[in-house]
Amino acid sequence: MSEMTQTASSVLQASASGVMLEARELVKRYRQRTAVNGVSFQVPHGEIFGLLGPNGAGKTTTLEMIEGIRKPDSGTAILAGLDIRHRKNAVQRLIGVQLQATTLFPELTLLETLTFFRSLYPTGRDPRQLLSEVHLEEKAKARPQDLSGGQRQRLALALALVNDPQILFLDEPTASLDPQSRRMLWDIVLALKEQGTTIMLTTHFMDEAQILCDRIAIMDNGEIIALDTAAHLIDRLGAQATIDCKLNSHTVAADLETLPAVTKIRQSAEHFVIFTAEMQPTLEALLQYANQRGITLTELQVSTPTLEDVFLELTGRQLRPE
Ligand SMILES: Nc1ncnc2c1ncn2[C@@H]1O[C@H](COP(=O)(O)OP(=O)(O)OP(=O)(O)O)[C@@H](O)[C@H]1O
Repeated sequence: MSEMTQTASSVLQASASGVMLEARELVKRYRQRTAVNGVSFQVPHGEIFGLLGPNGAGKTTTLEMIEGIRKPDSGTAILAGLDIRHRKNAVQRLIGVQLQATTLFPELTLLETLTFFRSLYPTGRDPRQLLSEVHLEEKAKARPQDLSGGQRQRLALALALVNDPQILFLDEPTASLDPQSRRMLWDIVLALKEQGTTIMLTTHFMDEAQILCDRIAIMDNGEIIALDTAAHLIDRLGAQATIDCKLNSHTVAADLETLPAVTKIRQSAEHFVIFTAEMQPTLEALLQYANQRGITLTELQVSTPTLEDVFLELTGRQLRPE
């Protein structure tokens, strides 16, 4: 069997078995520091899988070991059934990598740039079609250095797609982008998922992880400390919502504890944070309680827990220090 045929059959088997990517006990040390400490997970075909964690957690190092850019001290990664240690070239034809800072040829237009990178692979996507998918068709004749930050990120994404990859890797895809550019990039990523691409990304934005990822591995100090869907990770907190309120008269925390579905009360002066397993009955009872006693709620804020709360609960620290 030729190498091409072997690779194709391995991809077919991986798709059929459902697992497109597997990290097995990956370890990477830099001098005394263990940057990645025994990371394992599996990503099924067609999933968007996210590594979420603070700066220095080991996300990029993990990603680069899986991509074959960095050699693990121990452990390995299997992509579409191929072990990166033995089949690095075959793996690299199957994957697309969006780099954080892509240095390009300043004299080539966008279309020429994509056409050049496309020519490095035996098969791949049509450069014009790619430009249109990343909403850069009007910039076909522009040069990379004339693009905005968001447009550059989208060009980097198009470049990662030239070889029509089975698995796409995005490292902090929306770092330093404005909200509109971030949303545009999210839509493109979700469209790629619709087309069946398996995607692995790193981020330290919890909203990004929550919106894009089917499952999220939370990383801290080189280890995965939780792995699940965003909804399940949040469910584990046991609280569905918090009601943050300020009351204009003396209220006893013990009274608020008797409201339905309340799990915990935190108090500072006249401010109360009520943790509840079911927001609506608690809120209704709180308003009734205030009404009956002639108490005015001078401030009221209801929020549902986020991945930030999950990280805080797991580590005692904020995901993104203020
Ligand atoms: N080439 C290197 N030499 C020495 N230490 C390194 C090297 N690359 C990364 N590290 C260290 O390994 C740890 C993990 O870094 P890594 O870049 O993987 O984290 P990260 O979660 O991707 O963070 P960020 O969000 O800042 O990119 C950090 O402490 C970092 O300083």
